[in-house]
Amino acid sequence: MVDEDHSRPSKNLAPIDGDQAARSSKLAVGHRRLRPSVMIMTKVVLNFKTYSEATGAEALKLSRICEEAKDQYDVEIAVAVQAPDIRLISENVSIPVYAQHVDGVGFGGFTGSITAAAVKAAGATGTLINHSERRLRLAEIEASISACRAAGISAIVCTNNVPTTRAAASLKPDYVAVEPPELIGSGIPVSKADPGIVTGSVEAVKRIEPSVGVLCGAGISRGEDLRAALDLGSEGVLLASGIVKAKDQKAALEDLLSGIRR
Ligand SMILES: O=C(CO)COP(=O)(O)O
Repeated sequence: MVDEDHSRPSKNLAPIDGDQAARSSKLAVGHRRLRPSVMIMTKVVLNFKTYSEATGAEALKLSRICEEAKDQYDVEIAVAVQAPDIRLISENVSIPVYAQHVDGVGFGGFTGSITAAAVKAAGATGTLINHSERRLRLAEIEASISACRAAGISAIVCTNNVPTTRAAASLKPDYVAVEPPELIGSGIPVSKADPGIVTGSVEAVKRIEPSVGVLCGAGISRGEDLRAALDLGSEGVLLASGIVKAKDQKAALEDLLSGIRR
């Protein structure tokens, strides 16, 4: 949860991974981020949470489905998996593997913590931070982002409304992902039920820190939900149950990806 701590992000720590390279090329075209003036590859981040259908061997199976599906579309699909599954998945698929959380601590006496360095060593190229199901205070978010920069992995900071998006953007993560908590797991897509939170977040980020990408999520599952999210100015979506818990995960993913402009 964002509190009133106005901590500043650390400077001079540059993330250097595939995501960052893609983002640099966006910057090279003059910080113009609005579709369709700039071709930005759609980003789909599938959060495996702790669903049984996406844990251990099942997580690998679903990651392989994502890997196969992405080749047919102009899309980057990343999977955000439980920390103990990062190595298994990153060693067996070529798509980006993200952690679901990292703590803003380094090496030392921090028993039970998840460090950016450790998830990177296990093969992760990025992480979610401050998911609604794993909220942090502002100072903790800043520390986590700094740890990601130091380790060279991407940071997607989740937010729950426009003011929180604004606060998160000022910390300059790679992305913010706005997700109204009441729509998470509801099957009611944010892009249709609450379009204002998406456009408001895009506007806020553009004004504060245009280099930060904007994703949205909650209730997204169909191609039309993804298309609506892109039409609202989002660069992609963060989603979970619509794919993870689908009877046929491959068919559900193909339906989702059908929303991408070709
Ligand atoms: O929390 C989410 C992704 O991080 C959204 O979850 P659902 O896609 O299940 O609504």
